[in-house]
This record gives sequence, C-alpha cells and structure tokens, in this order.
Amino acid sequence: MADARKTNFKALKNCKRVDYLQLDDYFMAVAIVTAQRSKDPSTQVGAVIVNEENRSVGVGYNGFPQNCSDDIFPWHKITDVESDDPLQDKRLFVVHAEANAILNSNCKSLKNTRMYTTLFPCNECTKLILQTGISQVYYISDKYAEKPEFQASKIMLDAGGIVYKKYEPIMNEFTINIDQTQMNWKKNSCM
Ligand SMILES: Nc1ccn([C@H]2C[C@H](O)[C@@H](COP(=O)(O)O)O2)c(=O)n1
Ligand SMILES: [Zn+2]
Repeated sequence: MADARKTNFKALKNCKRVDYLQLDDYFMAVAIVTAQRSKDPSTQVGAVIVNEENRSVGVGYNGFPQNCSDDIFPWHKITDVESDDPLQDKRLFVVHAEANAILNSNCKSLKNTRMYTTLFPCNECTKLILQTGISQVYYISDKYAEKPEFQASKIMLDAGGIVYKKYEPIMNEFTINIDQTQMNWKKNSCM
C-alpha cells in the first residue's frame, strides 16, 4: 500500500511554486510589516526574534509603554519643536522595537536566537540582546551609524561575538495586495 502511494507521487508532476518568499526574506518582511504598527511619525521600526527551529518567538515595534497613551505622550523630539521643556521628548518614553520584541517573547530563553530588525539596534537594546543570548542580528538600515549610541552597540556586539549583518534580501520587492487577499478571504469564508 505504501509503495503504491509512493509510485503515484512519483508519477505526478511536482508543481511546487518557485517564487515563494524565502525564509529570511519572510522574517524581515514580518519586521517591515510590524513597523507599520508604530505611531512614530518620523521613524517606524519593527523587530522579529526567530529561534533555531525557525519559529518566530517575539515581535515588536517602537511605541509607548502600556497605559501611556499614544494620543497624550509626545511624538516629537524637543529639538524638532524648539521647546525648552525636556519632558516634551519622545525619547524619554518610547520603548524601542527590539526591546518590545524581547519583552513580548513567548519562550523562556532567547539563547541562540536571531533578530531581524528594520533599524540597527541602539546601545540600550544591544544590552538586552547580549543579556538574553540573541546571537545574530540582521538589520536593513543603519541610518544612525554616526551616533555614539549606535557606535557603542557595535563595540558591545563585537565584544559579545554577536554576528550582525546588513540584510541582503533575496527578493527585493514583494507586494501585499489587500484586495486580492480579501477576495481569497471571501472565497474561503463559510459565511
Ligand atoms: N534601533 C532603533 C532605533 C530607534 N528606535 C525608535 C525610537 C524612536 O521611536 C524612533 C527614532 O526616532 P527618530 O530619532 O528617527 O525621530 O525609532 C527603535 O525602535 N529602534
Ligand atoms: Zn533601542
């Protein structure tokens, strides 16, 4: 019986899709989509943590902590609004995407996991990366490379032997077509 099934499979033409999203592109795409949840008007960041079995175990984006309303806390930096009130600065309040991904993780240990983030991690998030045992970091943008916080990150990542690489996508572009997806949802819906 088992043999007959095998023979049937062999006889069938393998019509597997070839242009499917590769695993690393998929995880970075999840980070990119996650960033779109951020309310920060200037920089939206998304991060995903993936374990050795290629399961995502934590996602996060930059935002204010729980109970700190998006509508009340400031979304600007004091330099942008020329205010002399230091408390009018988002940087005092925002939880970074990488920190949120770590805090949101659904497993006991993050040892030997990898992080996909749309922006290179700052020094504070890098401390968490080292302390939790994340061993690889893939990023898209390093736009703040000149800032000491980000240079400090590299010093710590190097000291910790953590692999960090600018992500080179296999597929440079892919489209999320909501209309098409909705059509499928309708088609598959039992309602
Ligand atoms: N690796 C990073 C770096 C920054 N963020 C957050 C912090 C802010 O919400 C925003 C940066 O704002 P900007 O200085 O560009 O006005 O991005 C992060 O989550 N992860
Ligand atoms: Zn950070």
